[in-house]
Order: sequence, then structure tokens, then C-alpha cells
Amino acid sequence: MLSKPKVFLAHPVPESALTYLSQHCSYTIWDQHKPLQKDDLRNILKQVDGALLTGHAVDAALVEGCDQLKVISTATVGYDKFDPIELANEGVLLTNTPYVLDETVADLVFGLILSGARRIAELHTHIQKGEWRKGTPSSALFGQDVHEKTIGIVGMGRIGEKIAHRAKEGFGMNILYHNRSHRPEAEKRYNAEKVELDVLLSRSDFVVLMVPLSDETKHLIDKEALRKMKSTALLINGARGNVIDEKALIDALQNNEIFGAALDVFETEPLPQDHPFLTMKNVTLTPHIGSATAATREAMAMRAIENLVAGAKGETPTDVVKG
Ligand SMILES: NC(=O)C1=CN([C@@H]2O[C@H](COP(=O)(O)OP(=O)(O)OC[C@H]3O[C@@H](n4cnc5c(N)ncnc54)[C@H](OP(=O)(O)O)[C@@H]3O)[C@@H](O)[C@H]2O)C=CC1
Ligand SMILES: O=CC(=O)O
Repeated sequence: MLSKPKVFLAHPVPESALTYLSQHCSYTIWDQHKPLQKDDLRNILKQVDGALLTGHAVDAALVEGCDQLKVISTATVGYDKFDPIELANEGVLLTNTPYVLDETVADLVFGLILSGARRIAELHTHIQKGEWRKGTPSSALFGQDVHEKTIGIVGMGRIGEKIAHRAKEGFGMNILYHNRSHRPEAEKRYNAEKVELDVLLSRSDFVVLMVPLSDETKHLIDKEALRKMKSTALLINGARGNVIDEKALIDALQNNEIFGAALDVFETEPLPQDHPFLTMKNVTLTPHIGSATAATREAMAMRAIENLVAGAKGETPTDVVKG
């Protein structure tokens, strides 16, 4: 009987995914009490057919000489920690988990929009600190309307379209978007208008970042971009921290150049204890949790494991990243 392919998991997965995995592969899981160092990882990758490596940066040097290795699977849709072309040159496929998280991430982004606009996080802290002492708080704590305003989506892709759906059908918003190419379906369904970034920044009440991090999108929102936004606008980042020049954003928020920011992702994660965001009122913060509902994380793990199994067996996984 042929032996099962061997795979390595850098982190645990739910029981359902493990049950499926054990039917097809033999596996080891990293002991979560120790950080996984590069040298350990290199030695492990030399001995396996595939690895689940969410959150670990892997370059060509790390997989060089790993002759048995056929696939690296990440349980995320973003793959900015990897270079799929370099990996392919070493004979290793990279897979990710698109589609299964789209609705869940769009929900969180809308939560950030609502919290930022209506100052929900700030007002929550206001009450918890015992500062609500009479009737309605003063107009200094009033927020902005969301319905029928203009939303600008930078990165109208799979998740961007789900955000557009909520914006149009739920809140009657006008929709602008910025991509390199047209998204005809979004234009037809949501009456979305494709515009240059500068136009999107100057016309939008809500600027939502949903682009992948790449050399082109790193610090796409810098000091100049922030200056183009309305002083009443809210910036929402559901993509990756480095899409914003965080220092420029902190300056803009401290000088009230924009109304506020609602952020799920940061240049450094977890956010350092002395980070200026921790004491700013005009920010809403969530800890990179866009896809993190129990059901969606289970679906992502399952999809990642299915990709891992297929790749380790020498078959073509569903979600091969082309780069
Ligand atoms: N906060 C969280 O927990 C999560 C964050 N994410 C992040 O969201 C990103 C998007 O995910 P998803 O919607 O599935 O990805 P998609 O690839 O479906 O969409 C990305 C969109 O961005 C556009 N885009 C890419 N590069 C550029 C560029 N240089 N300038 C302008 N537009 C660009 C693309 O259009 P075009 O090619 O035409 O330019 C595309 O429409 C992920 O890569 C990940 O980083 C995803 C899930 C959860
Ligand atoms: O950030 C999460 C992802 O899936 O990408």
C-alpha cells in the first residue's frame, strides 16, 4: 500500500478539518508553546510534501532544497507574506482561501463604518468611564449619517463587491470605486462609478481600503492622499496596515484633517502598547479580526486543508495563487 503524503501544520485547525486531513495525509502540528523559528521551519519543510503556514513569511531561500515540498497553504485570502512566483520557481504551489470569507469581512467593514460614523466605540468608552451624567450628550459627541452618503471603495474585488452590496441595498449610498480594471458587474448592479484615486478621495464621505498589499499599494494612502479627503470623511482599513502610511494618518487625525479612522489592520500587529491610536478618540480599532467568526474561520481552515491535501498528493488545488 502507498504511504500517505506527509504534511506539517504550523497552527491547529478545527476538528472537522483534522478529520478530513487524517484520511488523506499523515501530519504533525507545531507545539504552540514555542515560536516557530526559521531554522526549525527549514528543517521541517525538507521532510514534508506540504505545509499549512498561515502568518509565516516564506521566501525562495527558505524552500530551496526542499525537494519533496509541493505546496504551501495559507488559511487567509491575502498572501502578501509570500512570493508565489518565487515559490513556483522552486516547484512549490501557493494556495489561499478566497470567497469563503467575503460576506463575513464585509460585515465587519460595515461595523467599522457605523462605529466610526456614529462614534459607537468612543461613546461606549464615554459611558464606561462614567462620563454620561445627563440626558443626551452634547453636540460635541454627535456623529455623521451613513445612509445616502458616498462610499469610495479602493479595491472593488470579491470583498469590495460585498461591501458595495450592503452600501447600496442597505443604506442607499452612492458608490465610487478605484481598481486598475473595470468591474462591470458592480457597475451594473450597484451603479458603481470607476474613478481615479484622487477623485474618489475628494468625493467620498467614507473611504474603504480593500486592496491587497503589494509594491503598488504600499502607503497608497499617504500624507498627500489624506489631504485630498474631505474634513468630514472617515477612513476605513480592512485590507493591510501598510496600505496606509500610519504616521501620516496619526498626524491627520491629531490635526482633525479628517473626521476619523476605523481600522482592523495595522503596520505592526499586535499594536504596540505605546501606540498613539490607543489614546485617540477619533479612531475605532479592531484586532485584525475581519474574517473571525467561528463559522467562517472553520470554513477557511477546511478550504486551506483541502488545498493542502490536493497539493501534497500532487493534484491541482482549487485555489492556486498565480501572483
Ligand atoms: N481584515 C481582514 O481580516 C481581511 C483582510 N483582507 C485583505 O483584503 C484583500 C482583498 O481581498 P479580496 O477582495 O478577496 O481580493 P480581490 O483580489 O478579489 O480584490 C482586490 C481588488 O483590488 C484591486 N487592486 C489590486 N491592486 C490594485 C492596485 N494597485 N490599485 C488599485 N486597485 C487594485 C483589484 O482590481 P484590479 O486588479 O483591477 O486592480 C481587485 O478588484 C486581501 O488581499 C487581504 O489583504 C482579506 C480578508 C480579511
Ligand atoms: O487578513 C486576512 C486574510 O484572509 O487575508
